[in-house]
Amino acid sequence: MSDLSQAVALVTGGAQGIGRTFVEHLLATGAKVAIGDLMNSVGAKTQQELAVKYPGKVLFLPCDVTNSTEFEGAVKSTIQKFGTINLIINNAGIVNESENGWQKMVRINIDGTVIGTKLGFKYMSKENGGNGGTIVNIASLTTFVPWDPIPTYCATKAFVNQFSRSYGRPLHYESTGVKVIAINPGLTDTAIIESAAQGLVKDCDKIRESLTNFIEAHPIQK
Ligand SMILES: NC(=O)C1=CN([C@@H]2O[C@H](COP(=O)(O)OP(=O)(O)OC[C@H]3O[C@@H](n4cnc5c(N)ncnc54)[C@H](O)[C@@H]3O)[C@@H](O)[C@H]2O)C=CC1
Ligand SMILES: CCCCC/C=C\C=C\C(=O)C/C=C\C/C=C\CCCC(=O)O
Repeated sequence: MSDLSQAVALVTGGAQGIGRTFVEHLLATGAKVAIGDLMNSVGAKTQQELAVKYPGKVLFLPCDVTNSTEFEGAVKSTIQKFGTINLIINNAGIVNESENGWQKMVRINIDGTVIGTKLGFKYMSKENGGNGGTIVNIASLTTFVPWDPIPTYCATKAFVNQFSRSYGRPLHYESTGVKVIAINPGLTDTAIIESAAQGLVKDCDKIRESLTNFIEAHPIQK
């Protein structure tokens, strides 16, 4: 989609952090944006704040991306409110390497992205009567750079990257008009960093030192 002012987007995990930044940029170009997020109070507050500047153009839809029914409900509500959908940003993601948290992380980072991508084809593909569109999946620099404190997270992001690149091949685009791309951001100062610190594979000073050194060498993007 080259003219973002015509975009009707659903951004998962858009209540805060990188997702909220996507939402704000899209609104600033004239797009209409739905935010799909499971944090009800943060999502509602974000909608309220953004609606002051962009009345009628931003909608909060409570939704857990690992729940196909809820996620599909959010896509349908986006279409109902704005008339169509032509951009889905699968951004919702967490870091949790703990013994009782890593499977949840795999479900959100991997299943959530697969569900969102398949819904994108279902509702935007020309083969299904749609007008085509774009699916943007948020991976991470850790797709390419192995990082010792969060190995399972790195692998989920490598999945997201390769999954998106494979769906991005001409076979899919030519028949559907739906473009799939991955973005691999570097370390960014959001709530995910603090939340990650609780569930590292090894909670040792060496890892914290490695993070500190890394941040010093690569200034965090705001
Ligand atoms: N912050 C960083 O350094 C980097 C982050 N990323 C990726 O960017 C994406 C956004 O992360 P941040 O903004 O940094 O984190 P964040 O923690 O600030 O935001 C994540 C958002 O996803 C939502 N979310 C989590 N699980 C969900 C679920 N099951 N259903 C719906 N929404 C859910 C959260 O409620 C939150 O609003 C993630 O996929 C993350 O892996 C990628 C590279 C670097
Ligand atoms: C030790 C706590 C880690 C918490 C980090 C939380 C989330 C990070 C998410 C990312 O996607 C990070 C993205 C880029 C970092 C890439 C490489 C780090 C390599 C560090 C090193 O070489 O030591």
